[in-house]
Amino acid sequence: MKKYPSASAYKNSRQSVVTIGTFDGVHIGHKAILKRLVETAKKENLDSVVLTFFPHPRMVLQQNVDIKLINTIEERTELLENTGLDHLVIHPFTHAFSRLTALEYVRDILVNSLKAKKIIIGYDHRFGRNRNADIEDLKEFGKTYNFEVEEISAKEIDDVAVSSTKIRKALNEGDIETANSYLGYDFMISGEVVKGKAIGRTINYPTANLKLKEKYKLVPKNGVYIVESTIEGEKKFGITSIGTNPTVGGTEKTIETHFLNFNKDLYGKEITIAFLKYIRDEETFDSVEILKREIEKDETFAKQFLEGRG
Ligand SMILES: Cc1cc2nc3c(=O)[nH]c(=O)nc-3n(C[C@H](O)[C@H](O)[C@H](O)COP(=O)(O)O)c2cc1C
Ligand SMILES: Nc1ncnc2c1ncn2[C@@H]1O[C@H](COP(=O)(O)OP(=O)(O)O)[C@@H](O)[C@H]1O
Repeated sequence: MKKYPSASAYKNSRQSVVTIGTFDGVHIGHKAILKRLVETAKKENLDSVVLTFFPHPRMVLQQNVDIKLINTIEERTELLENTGLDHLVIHPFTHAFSRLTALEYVRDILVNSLKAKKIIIGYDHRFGRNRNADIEDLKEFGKTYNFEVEEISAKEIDDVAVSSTKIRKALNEGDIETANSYLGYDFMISGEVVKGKAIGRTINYPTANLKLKEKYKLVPKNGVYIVESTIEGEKKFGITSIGTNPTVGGTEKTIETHFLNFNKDLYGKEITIAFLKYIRDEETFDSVEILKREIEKDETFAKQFLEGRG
């Protein structure tokens, strides 16, 4: 897959089949469309192109709303690459871009830059300044500019019944199982292991504290989770606490993981944790002793869950 930082950076003499979207999560619904894109390209001897945008339109147009995304742009790129497409165009979504008229967008971006011969798009897709053009307008433009529009019907979309919004909601409620079933993979978070207050080791539960690279990355609801990670090539399981650690008088939100059957220094390492299951809410315990006993219970619960999974 080739990657381009804007539509104007795309250089290719071959004609293409294009699909357009923000694709946050690259969930099972997105994957069905991307599969169709890749298959159509093969069948019709075209190059497959995904046009996606970054930052997310809502990060630019509604700056007062603190939108969180399921994937960082790095994760989105990797997930899209795994679908086997030929070209990924990550176009900067700016105010100027949002002001392009439907005609300018279709002519300059889709036709002249991306050489679209075919566009595969959802029935409810809207585009151009104030999103005032729809799929019927796109079909009309197709007559002028000689491209075909393949519509993904409401039924096809409803049958999958998945959306990035539903996944964000599930994660905000700690409903990992629902989120993962919609995503088709385990929701994950990556970051560097940084120093905390060094209290963990004093209760025999050292925790690797993750520092997120991107502040727009969605973090699931505060609470305790079972996670999986790969550390130095080895699969490890852990129990992760997300929250402010009120029991030890914390105020800052942290994401910390105690890995089971593990005892090595992780400071400065980049790790990824994939969420498997929610255990419980974060609580304020009366003492660190009680907290320790509760973490022991979390550990027992996690081990039983993982054994049950085989
Ligand atoms: C599995 C697990 C569950 C936890 N649950 C809670 C909790 O319910 N309430 C709380 O205040 N802290 C909780 N903690 C966080 C501890 O307070 C924290 O790990 C400890 O303060 C160590 O912090 P440090 O990494 O800065 O040394 C939990 C930690 C783990 C590993
Ligand atoms: N089983 C383990 N799980 C997580 N971290 C571990 C484990 N064993 C050792 N460590 C190391 O201990 C560090 C955490 O110790 P901790 O006392 O909680 O200090 P801190 O407050 O700096 O996180 C981790 O960053 C890692 O380097």
